[in-house]
Amino acid sequence: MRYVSTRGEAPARDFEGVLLAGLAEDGGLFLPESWPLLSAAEWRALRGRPYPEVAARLMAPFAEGSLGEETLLELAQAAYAGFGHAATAPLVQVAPRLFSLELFHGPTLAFKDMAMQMLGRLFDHVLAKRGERVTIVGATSGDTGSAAIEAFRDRAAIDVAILHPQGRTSEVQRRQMTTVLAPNIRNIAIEGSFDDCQDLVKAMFNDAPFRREMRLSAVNSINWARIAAQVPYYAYAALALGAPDRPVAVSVPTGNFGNVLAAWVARRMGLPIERLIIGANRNDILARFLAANDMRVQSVEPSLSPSMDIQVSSNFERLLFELLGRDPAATTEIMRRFRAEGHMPVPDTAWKKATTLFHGSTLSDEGTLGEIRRLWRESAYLADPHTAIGMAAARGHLPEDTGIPVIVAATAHPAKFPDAVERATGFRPPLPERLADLYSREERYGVLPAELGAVEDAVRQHARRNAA
Ligand SMILES: Cc1ncc(COP(=O)(O)O)c(C=O)c1O
Ligand SMILES: N[C@@H](CCOP(=O)(O)O)C(=O)O
Repeated sequence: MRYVSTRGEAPARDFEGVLLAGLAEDGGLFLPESWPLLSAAEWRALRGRPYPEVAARLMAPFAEGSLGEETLLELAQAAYAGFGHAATAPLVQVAPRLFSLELFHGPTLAFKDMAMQMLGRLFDHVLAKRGERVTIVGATSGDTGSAAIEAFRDRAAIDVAILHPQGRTSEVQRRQMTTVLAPNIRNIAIEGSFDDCQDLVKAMFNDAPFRREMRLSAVNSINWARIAAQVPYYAYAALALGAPDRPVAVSVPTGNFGNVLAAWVARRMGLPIERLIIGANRNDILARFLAANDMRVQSVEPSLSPSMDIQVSSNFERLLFELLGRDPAATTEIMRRFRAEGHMPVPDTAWKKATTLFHGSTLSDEGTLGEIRRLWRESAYLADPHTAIGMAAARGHLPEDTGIPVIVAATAHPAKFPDAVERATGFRPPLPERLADLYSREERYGVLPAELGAVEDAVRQHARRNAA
């Protein structure tokens, strides 16, 4: 399988190359040259199989030419062995036709572990084979960072620098990152928003000499391997509900657009997902786009669902490229104008195409607390604020009279956001035993302004100290 950039100016690469490169050299995002398609019989054969098998089977076409299905299976078995649930990603019914796909049973209690545990193994495998070392730079609104730190801590050939927006994550999220004192991990709190952190990461990649010097790699969802490792759980859930012989809908609380894009990819591979529902908090650029083709960036506002406090959703560029019929010149021009003018001029034909499949809605903080309360009272289901937004969006867009079930991506454990959950239910969810002393562990992180030079210096220092 070869990969092309959405901007059309970077050399095509194989899976291994895409894994290590992260962002394409022309600033675009990698996508497979063509979409693999599974027949109904091939989907049925996966029904009831253990999660690692489903993961290996569905990632294999994307890794073709780099890694075989057997190797992927070994890596997946190791990646998911430590999850806290025998089903890896269990499906729980919360109401008629409404199902919670619990993606938070990994080590850091958020859906990021589903892909990141796999990525850790993929990087180890590929770097050992090549005898290379890399520096991973990542931006986080709270969950990607902790998942990456957990997956890559204490690796000899990998340095990790994670940027988070100072004071804008939950305390549990921050402590999960900053209490890991492994020598290869560096946490940097940026005086700014998640969008500033993500801009800095992209700017480091676009600084070609720095990128070469540091051998930069990415673990945000700009890295195609992240998306590829998020596709299998949608299939796993849909198959459990009767796919490919019964269509399903999917509802995803959305920020950087990676998770819902993975569901879209599963659909491109032949899984009958009839509708893709996007839930947003007050940072609702994607919901505004779907409602009125209004893709105007506003300032990032803090909310009770901090992981979704994002305005510039990286992965939208991948969908845009597809909506434009894979036209790299048109994609580049629209992205250039988006950056320059803060408004994405999506042609009406492309917008209409998007609205035939995607549906979006926005939920306020009050609405989020109300949804957590309602799930708790009516279904005895404890949801975190992000999951609650996905649940409310699903209720708002439940396909009528068709019997189609909706799978809601439950993206975080409620104990990651105890303050919001307590406000809604009067009940403070405890952290699992292994994290019980999180509040008394030593924290270590630096604080920097959102300035490229300062951040590059800190990353360089960190990498040099470890290489020495
Ligand atoms: C708990 C949680 N829910 C939802 C999201 C949004 O997911 P995505 O950025 O893939 O749209 C995130 C962050 O990515 C998250 O951490
Ligand atoms: N919500 C994310 C933001 C980064 O998203 P990613 O999927 O691109 O890594 C977070 O928790 O950090």
